[in-house]
Amino acid sequence: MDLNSNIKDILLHDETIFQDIEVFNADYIPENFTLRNGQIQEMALSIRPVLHGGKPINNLILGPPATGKTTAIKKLFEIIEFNYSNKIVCVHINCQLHSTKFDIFSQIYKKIFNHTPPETGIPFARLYNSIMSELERNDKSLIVAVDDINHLFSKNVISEVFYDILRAYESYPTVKTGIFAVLSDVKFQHVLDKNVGSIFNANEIHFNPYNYEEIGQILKERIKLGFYPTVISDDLVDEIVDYTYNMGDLRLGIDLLRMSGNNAEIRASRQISDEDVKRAMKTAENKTLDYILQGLSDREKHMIWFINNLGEKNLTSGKLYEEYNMKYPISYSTYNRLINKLEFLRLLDTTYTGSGKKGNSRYVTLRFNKEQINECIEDEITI
Ligand SMILES: Nc1ncnc2c1ncn2[C@@H]1O[C@H](COP(=O)(O)OP(=O)(O)OP(=O)(O)O)[C@@H](O)[C@H]1O
Repeated sequence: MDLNSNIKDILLHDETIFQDIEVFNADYIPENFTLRNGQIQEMALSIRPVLHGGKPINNLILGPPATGKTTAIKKLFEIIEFNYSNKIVCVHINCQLHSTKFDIFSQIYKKIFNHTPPETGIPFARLYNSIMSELERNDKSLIVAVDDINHLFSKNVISEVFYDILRAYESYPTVKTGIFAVLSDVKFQHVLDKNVGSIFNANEIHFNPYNYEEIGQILKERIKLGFYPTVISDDLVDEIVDYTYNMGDLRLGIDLLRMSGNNAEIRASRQISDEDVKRAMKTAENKTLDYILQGLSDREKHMIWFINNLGEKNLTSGKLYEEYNMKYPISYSTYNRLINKLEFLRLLDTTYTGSGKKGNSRYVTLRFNKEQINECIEDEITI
């Protein structure tokens, strides 16, 4: 077959194993979200006072990545906007995308006026006044979900943003405002307290990690909606559920399903094979590793690089410290914090050896293999 007809064949091929490929997209909002009904109800309770002339209660929403925090907020906001758009304006801000004060208030402006503010020259005070005066004129309250607030910690953007939202009533007495702050890394909670302290009195809502059964339930629901029946065997589903649970990341499991399906389609097969899943896992692992490494400091990356190149079996934490400290001096407490963080990020595991002082000696093992790490950290990092 010549290339021309081969390409036409590929483009026109309409056989697919996906019944609805969109259910595997990052922005898909699942219909069935009962596992988080409790948290959604708790959030709704904090908005209730607004409907009775009171002030909303602020929330601090805590939970590891991919535990449904963003989806829960979007679902609640959808319901509120459908029923009470004459009383409440809800805005969801993704701080990874919008991390300056002007940008965040531009998003609020856009939600209220249905268009972005003029890009150039408009001073912040004017933008702010337009927003608050409009809310005042229409007797509406404002709820802002500030998602992934850790992106606002540098340069202390967060305290200015929180202050401007929560103290609006000082200049616009009838305007009631509330914040839902979302944080996926609890160890940053003290940074939040330090920066916004007394301005932000919040009720905490926790999104605990899903257990094995819950991960299975969610992934099976996606499979039912996303693939045609019999596309994937029960054994492979179990394998994906195990993997997702062990990696502790539901988003990864959903990605795996989509990538395995794509791999099967590339082979023009109507069924996903073991090999399709294995390949998807390898791609996903590299993507995950790359993503986690990008967020690390040079010292943290350096430690991963060092352990990888040490290549020692049965490496104990004490021996690692000795070797590292000899070449790159570091205090023991800094070293310990470093190892704990890398373990928290699931880059390495530590297991007790049963020996050492008080039986506290630990083995340190990387969770990714040597080649994967070498692919992501090609050169030695200078610290
Ligand atoms: N209970 C659930 N039922 C169905 N799908 C879920 C559930 N919880 C999470 N998901 C899915 O997992 C993915 C991640 O969810 P979401 O973005 O809401 O998590 P998050 O806690 O906000 O994550 P992050 O902290 O990384 O921003 C989405 O695809 C979402 O549809």
